[in-house]
Parts: sequence; C-alpha cells; structure tokens
Amino acid sequence: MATTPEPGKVIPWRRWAFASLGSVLSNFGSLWFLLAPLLAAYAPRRLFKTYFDLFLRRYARRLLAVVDPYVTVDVSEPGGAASAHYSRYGRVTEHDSAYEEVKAYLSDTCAGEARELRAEGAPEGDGVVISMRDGQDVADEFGGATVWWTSVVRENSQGQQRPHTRQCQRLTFHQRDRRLVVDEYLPHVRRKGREILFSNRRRRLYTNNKSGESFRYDYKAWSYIDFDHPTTFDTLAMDVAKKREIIDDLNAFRSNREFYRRAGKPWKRGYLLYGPPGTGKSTMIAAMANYLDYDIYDVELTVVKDNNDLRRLLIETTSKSIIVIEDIDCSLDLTGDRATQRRRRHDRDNSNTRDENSRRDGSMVTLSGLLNFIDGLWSACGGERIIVFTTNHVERLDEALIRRGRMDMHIVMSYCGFDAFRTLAKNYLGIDDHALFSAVDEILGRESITPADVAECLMTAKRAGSDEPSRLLEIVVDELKQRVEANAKVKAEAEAKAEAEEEAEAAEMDRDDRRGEQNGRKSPKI
Ligand SMILES: Nc1ncnc2c1ncn2[C@@H]1O[C@H](COP(=O)(O)OP(=O)(O)OP(=O)(O)O)[C@@H](O)[C@H]1O
Ligand SMILES: [Mg+2]
Repeated sequence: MATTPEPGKVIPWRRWAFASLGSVLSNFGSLWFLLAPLLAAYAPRRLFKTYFDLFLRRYARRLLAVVDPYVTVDVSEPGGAASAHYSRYGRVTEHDSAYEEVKAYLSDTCAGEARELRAEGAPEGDGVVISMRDGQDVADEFGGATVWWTSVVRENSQGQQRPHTRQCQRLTFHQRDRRLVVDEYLPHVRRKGREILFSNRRRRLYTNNKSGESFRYDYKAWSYIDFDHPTTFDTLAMDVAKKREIIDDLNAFRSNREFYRRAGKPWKRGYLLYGPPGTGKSTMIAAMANYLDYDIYDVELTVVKDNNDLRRLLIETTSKSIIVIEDIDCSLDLTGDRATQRRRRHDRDNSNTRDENSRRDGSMVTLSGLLNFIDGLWSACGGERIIVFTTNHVERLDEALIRRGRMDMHIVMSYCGFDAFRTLAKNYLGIDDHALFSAVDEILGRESITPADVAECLMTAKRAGSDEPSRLLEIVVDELKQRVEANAKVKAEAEAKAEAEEEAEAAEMDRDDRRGEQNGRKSPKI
C-alpha cells in the first residue's frame, strides 16, 4: 500500500524514497508474478551462465588456485575471430608471428622429446617443419623453472555460424614462476623461434630500384632474388691466419649483442675490402653472408637520386643483413680513371665544398650523405647489420669514409699466395697436396697472380678431363706461366696508354690555364 505523508508532518526523505519505491514495486508485483515463470522457462541457461561467470567462476578460481597452482597460457594460431582470450589465469594477446615463433622454438628445442609428431612443408624451400601432434606435451627448463607445452585444438564457435578450430600451443607453469615466464621465458622463446625461422628461410639478395620511380603506386625500394651462392669460408682462397681473424671478428660481432647494448653502440660493423680486381672481394661478401645467415642488400649508388632516398633505402633494410656498396670509389665520384681523376682534381681547385665534389651525374648522393647513411640514421635502426665497402683503389677514398668506427676492419684482398692456391686446388681438382705444388709456389712467390686467374688455370686443367693429379698440375703450371706472360703484356700496354693519356690531359690543362690567365689579364679591373 502506498504511504502518503500526513498533511503538516515532515517525514525524513530517505523513508519517503523507500516508501515510494515500495509502492511502485507493489503496483508491478502482479506483472513480475507473470513474467517470472516465462523468464525461468526461456532463459535459465543464460541466467545460470551469467551467474556462473560472475560469481561461481571467480570463487572457483580462487578455490582452484589453492589446490591447483598451475597457470596456462595459450598462444593461438592467428586468423581467428578472437584476438585475445583468457585461459584460466593467463591472458594471451594474439600476435601474428608469435604462434609461428613458438612452433619453431618447440620444433627445434623440445620436439625431440615428443613421440608423435607432425610434418608440414616449410613456407620456403623443400624442407619440412616438424611439430608436435595435438595432445602431445613436452617439458622445458628455464632459469630453474620447469614449464610444459601442449599442442591443443581449440574450438571457437562463439558468435559464429560454423564453429572453426584453431591450433594453439598451451604453456603450463607454476604460479610462482609467473614473472619469470612472462618477462623472460616467453620473450626468449620468441627470440629463439625467430632465429630458427630466419635460418630456415632462404637468404635473399636485394638490389635497390631506381629511386626516380618512387611516384609509382607499386614502387618498392628493393627487389630481391633468392641468394644461392655456394661460397663458404672453406672454399674462400686466402691466407689461413687472415681468414681465421675475419671469422673470429664475425663471431665476436654476432655474439656481442649485450655488449653493444651496454656500451651504447649501435649493433653494426663495417668492413672495407680492398685489393686488385679478381682477388675475391665479392666472393668474400658471399662467404660472410653464408656464414652469418644474413641477407645481402647490394646498394647501387648511381641509381639513388639523393641523400634522402639513400636514407629511405636504409630504413627499409631488415636486421641480420649485410649492406654492400661495391666499388665505392666509382660510385661516389671520388675517383674514376686516372685521366678523369686529374680533371676532377683540377675542377676541385675551382670549387671548395666536399659535397659538390662528391656529386655524380644523375645521382645527387654526396659523401656527407653517405657518412650519415653509415652512422647517423644507422644508429637509430638498431638491429644487427654489417656494412661492406669494396674498392680497387683504397688510396682514393676519403679518410672520413673509412676511418675506424665507420669501417672497423680493413681487409686487404691480395694476390694468390700458397694457402690460397691449396684451397683452390682442393676446390677445383680435389687435390690436397702434391710434389708439383712447390713449382706453383715458386711461380706465385715470384709473380702477382690473382686468385681469379689461378681459378681459370685450374678450370683449364679440369677441362682436360684427366684423373691423374700430376698431369692436372702440369697443365696448371703451364697455364700459370702463360698467364704471367699475358698479364705482363697487358700491363705494359695499359701503362703506356695511361701515360699517353696523362700527357695529353696535362697538355690540355696547361692550355686551359694559359687561356684563363690571358682572359684574366684582359678582363678590366673593377
Ligand atoms: N679468394 C678467392 N677465393 C675463391 N675464389 C676466388 C677468390 N678470388 C677470386 N675468386 C674467383 O674469381 C672470381 C672473381 O672474384 P671476385 O668477383 O670475388 O673478385 P673481386 O675482388 O670482387 O673483383 P672486382 O674487384 O673486379 O669486383 C670469383 O667468381 C671466384 O671464382
Ligand atoms: Mg667484385
């Protein structure tokens, strides 16, 4: 019954509010009475579920935590409706690559324990990826904690007409290891997984596209092909101690991630490879890429429009890569052939800025742009990168470009020595040692022959089709002698030509200077 305040009597507002509510409810009381059975008939499951979700589960969890202190985290295959879900205590945010990384980690680290496996074709190449079959579980140790991985299939039917299944890797661990697992173990798993995925994929050789076409909607800064160069450090012909030094340097670079971070240095290293043509500079880059499992970005500076484009190119490189600028002296207009170099030196006398001099027809990349490319922006790119310059004329390069810190290691690739010959003889003829090696050693000690020339001689011997090592090496010795003669002839001719050009150039410059002086004398003084 509704309560109305007696006239003239002031009632406390709270009592009045309750009384009013009571009156409203009592008016609707009969309606509730009718609705209740209907609700009970049609929505018991929903009511129960809501109730269960809101209250029971919360208490059940608390109860469960006392008897079962284990936590599970699911890392699901991407592509499902839900991008994140709870699993008992663990909340998993789905990341596109996380599932693949975890799977790669498990296939490499733990699958050895599992008895029932599944093989799938690798995304690239002919290999297969081995993973655990559903329901299989393996244990893993990390920082004194034991964790378990299980491969499960989750059915995801919520809000979808057709239920669909998703594979997921379920991680179970003790509640007390929660911080360790979340902060250290899972990042470790992803990092390792990424490394495994990376090493399973084919190496790539990228080349930069002409930057003038960047207006096109489908423009890509880099194009790539699979990098399938067979050279390794085993087949690279050079002095054994020098080779060891380079390999040690690469190992130190690769394994010193933490050192670079602590020292506040960008994780990069520069190598300058210099030496005459055919001494293996490009071959060395291939050996480095194969050794480190890195991609190669071969920068063709002449098609880079300007410094901005150069910077953009760098941003688009990935970590674990070798960025190569071959024949840097020719690319950067620090040199050319001798005659043009003279002309440029002459031009330089009339112009003062270093940048002006570094410009090249068609490309506005300057030396300072390149220096920024190496250390300025480079530092912000993090990642594990190596930069390699090659040149035939180290003396022509600007000091700033090759100073330590930019080009950390200067490697001279020189003429073929005896160590290098042994490697080549093994590569091409399968011969480790022979009495005739001393004859070859004698020629190599006396003459400057490039490994490329020696390789050609060995190919000629190989083509002779003999299986007899003595016969093969006799051919090699003959070939080397002929090559020495041919090289001497070519060298003499080239020197004579260069001298003639130099003289002609000097005469022309003298004429220019004299003409300039005369013009200067004629021009009136202001
Ligand atoms: N050190 C080496 N070890 C193995 N093979 C070599 C070596 N040097 C040269 N060769 C052989 O000679 C060929 C040419 O070598 P490469 O292209 O590496 O020389 P380069 O120093 O880069 O020459 P350039 O200065 O003209 O670019 C290679 O394909 C390889 O077969
Ligand atoms: Mg080369």
